[in-house]
Amino acid sequence: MAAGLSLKDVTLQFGGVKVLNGVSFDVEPGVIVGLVGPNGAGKTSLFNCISGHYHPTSGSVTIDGTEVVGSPPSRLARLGLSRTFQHPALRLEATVLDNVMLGAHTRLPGGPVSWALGLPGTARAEREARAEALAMLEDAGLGWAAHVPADELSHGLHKGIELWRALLSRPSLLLLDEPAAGLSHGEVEALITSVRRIRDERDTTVVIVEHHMGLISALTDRVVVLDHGSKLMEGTAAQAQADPRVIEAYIGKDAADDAA
Ligand SMILES: Nc1ncnc2c1ncn2[C@@H]1O[C@H](COP(=O)(O)OP(=O)(O)OP(=O)(O)O)[C@@H](O)[C@H]1O
Repeated sequence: MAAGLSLKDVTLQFGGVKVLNGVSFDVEPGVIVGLVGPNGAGKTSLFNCISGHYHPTSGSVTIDGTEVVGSPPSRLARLGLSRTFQHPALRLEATVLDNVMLGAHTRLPGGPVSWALGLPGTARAEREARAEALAMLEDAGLGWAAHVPADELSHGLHKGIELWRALLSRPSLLLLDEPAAGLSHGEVEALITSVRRIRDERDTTVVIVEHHMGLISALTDRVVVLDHGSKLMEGTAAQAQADPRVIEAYIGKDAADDAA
């Protein structure tokens, strides 16, 4: 079931530098929310605070009402959170299928070593997860790539592997960090279709960090705009694109005044 996410006054400081400054917003179950803002605004840092990779200096992050600040990523995975990274972290020498299978370890008994050894209690679960991963690849028209080493495939497929891997953990809350970066126009269109299906057919809440405004406009119910670590505004993608504060954050005050 799709999960709800709530952030209250999330602040993150490294030494004397405030990277996030009292960020609050809610994401209702089953919606797609975009997290946008200029380079260095704090989007990935905020994702890291939600996914347990960073520990906020203060503030609260709850998933379905459970406080998760201070929880390691492994506990968050068990609560239904899954994420992708800006730069796909793949085992390039391993096959596409084996890379996708790494997403199963949070929900299966054992892990890659016990699966490989066929230890009791793990072999059947591993076989079922492998069949599910293969079905996902076939559904995407990529059954042919399942047994190909990842390093023989394109950047677009590497981004796809990350997404399927995240899905194999059957998340109720999915964080996507710049999933469209470096994709062709056709690949972005396919990604938009995939994310809609993830929300609708897998009952998953989705939060997306993305600079590709076409994708953000096509996919999101709402966007949250960050600038210099603070929330600038929240609204639809169209409202954000028309908001003078957002235009100024992206192109600078002088240029915004000239454009007005
Ligand atoms: N571990 C860290 N130590 C120190 N500073 C950090 C750390 N992580 C992030 N920052 C700083 O936090 C600020 C926000 O970075 P972040 O990557 O979150 O921005 P972003 O909005 O995701 O940017 P982009 O769109 O370019 O990916 C930057 O100034 C960055 O240098």
